[in-house]
Amino acid sequence: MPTVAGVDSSTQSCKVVVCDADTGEVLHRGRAPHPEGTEIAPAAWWRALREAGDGLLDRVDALAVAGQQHGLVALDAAGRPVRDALLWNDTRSARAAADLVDELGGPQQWAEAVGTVPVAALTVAKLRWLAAHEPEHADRTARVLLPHDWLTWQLCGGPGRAEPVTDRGDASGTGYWSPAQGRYRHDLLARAFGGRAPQLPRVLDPFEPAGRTPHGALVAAGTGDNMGAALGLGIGPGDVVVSLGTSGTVFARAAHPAADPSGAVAGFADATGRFLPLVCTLNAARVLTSTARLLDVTLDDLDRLARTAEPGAGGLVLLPYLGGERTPNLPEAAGSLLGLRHDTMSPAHLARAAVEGMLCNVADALDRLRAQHVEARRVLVIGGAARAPVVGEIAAEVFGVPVAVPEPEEYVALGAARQAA
Ligand SMILES: Nc1ncnc2c1ncn2[C@@H]1O[C@H](COP(=O)(O)OP(=O)(O)O)[C@@H](O)[C@H]1O
Ligand SMILES: O=C(CO)[C@@H](O)[C@H](O)COP(=O)(O)O
Repeated sequence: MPTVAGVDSSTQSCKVVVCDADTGEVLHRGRAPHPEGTEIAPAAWWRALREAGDGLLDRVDALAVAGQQHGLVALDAAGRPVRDALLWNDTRSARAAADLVDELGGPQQWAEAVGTVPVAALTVAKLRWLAAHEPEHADRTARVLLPHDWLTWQLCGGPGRAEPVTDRGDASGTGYWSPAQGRYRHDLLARAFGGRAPQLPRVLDPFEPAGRTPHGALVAAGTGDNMGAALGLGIGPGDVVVSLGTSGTVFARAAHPAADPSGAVAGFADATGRFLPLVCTLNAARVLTSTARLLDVTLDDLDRLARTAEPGAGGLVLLPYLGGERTPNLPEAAGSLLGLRHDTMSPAHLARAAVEGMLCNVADALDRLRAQHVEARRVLVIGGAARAPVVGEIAAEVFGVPVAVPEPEEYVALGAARQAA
């Protein structure tokens, strides 16, 4: 029986599924945590991948990695990280992003050039930050990869054994690869990085393999985690996905590249040769975990509490910008709790306000996607926070379109496994 593995190396953890390649049946699931924080040594992702793989990755016939998007993995000439990777949710590059937008003549220019207006999350902004704040690290940077590119390279044997590659889905989140033209914009990279010209991974065609592991397993191109989820769910026209992990993302499949000068919609490519317009917020599942921590309850208790308060939480509103925010672009923002009264100052009202706040933020993102002519006939809610039943219930109230919560599953990892198959 041929077997394939799919890896989701996302912000908080690494998840692995091993499947029967013919039937899709899941034969093994593994998970290992990533360290906390917004800068991480890439070696920690590798350790988590091996742990989650539980020795099985050497025995499958093929595998692929879908990873958190945008993270900057800057490598020296020998292929070693010059510093810890800066993750998508690290907002120190906010000023750098704003400067890049101004320097090119405004958001419209970026939307036309690469489909996405830089914000702190984008790799191009992180490169600018590195050049400005750690020039010695920038000078040593000979190669730039994304998290999934780096893991794919390690699987193929790493420096000296394999050529680093990426795919169009993840490349489209860098800010220096154009989904519309299917090519790198080396000029934008050099502009951001003080004239430096690090090597970039070759962008594979959809379904073009990256190489083989030292054990002989075929390694597929892999992709970004949101592109992986789209593959895993097998979405079609009219489907919009809301993924509630560390990020809250709202995306759909599209035949044409998006170019939103408002900056809300990122005009990404997908892993199949099409496109994946996407809106990303910085505050999703962790709004619930932080609220549960404040209330000193479990996530199951939080779910129960939220159900006992009335819709609207009696006027209690949690504006959930707990990690700053990406959409709207308010990297320095903090959260606010509004509308406290004697009767709403209760654990149940706060629990409900947290779920509603998280979902209303995502509902705004859905509106931004629709404003770019994306049709939403139904919304599929996935990701860690979708495991809370109350989330699906309230989502149906706030999104204003039919909502489906698919069976809780690691759809990103399944998408990677499907690509490998
Ligand atoms: N039953 C649940 N209710 C609410 N949140 C949950 C539940 N189960 C998991 N989560 C949260 O989901 C998050 C992990 O989701 P995941 O999609 O794996 O995130 P990421 O892709 O960013 O690593 C964690 O913050 C976790 O606490
Ligand atoms: O930055 C983005 C999308 O543009 C995020 O969606 C990351 O790709 C991380 O995803 P999660 O780990 O939160 O699922």
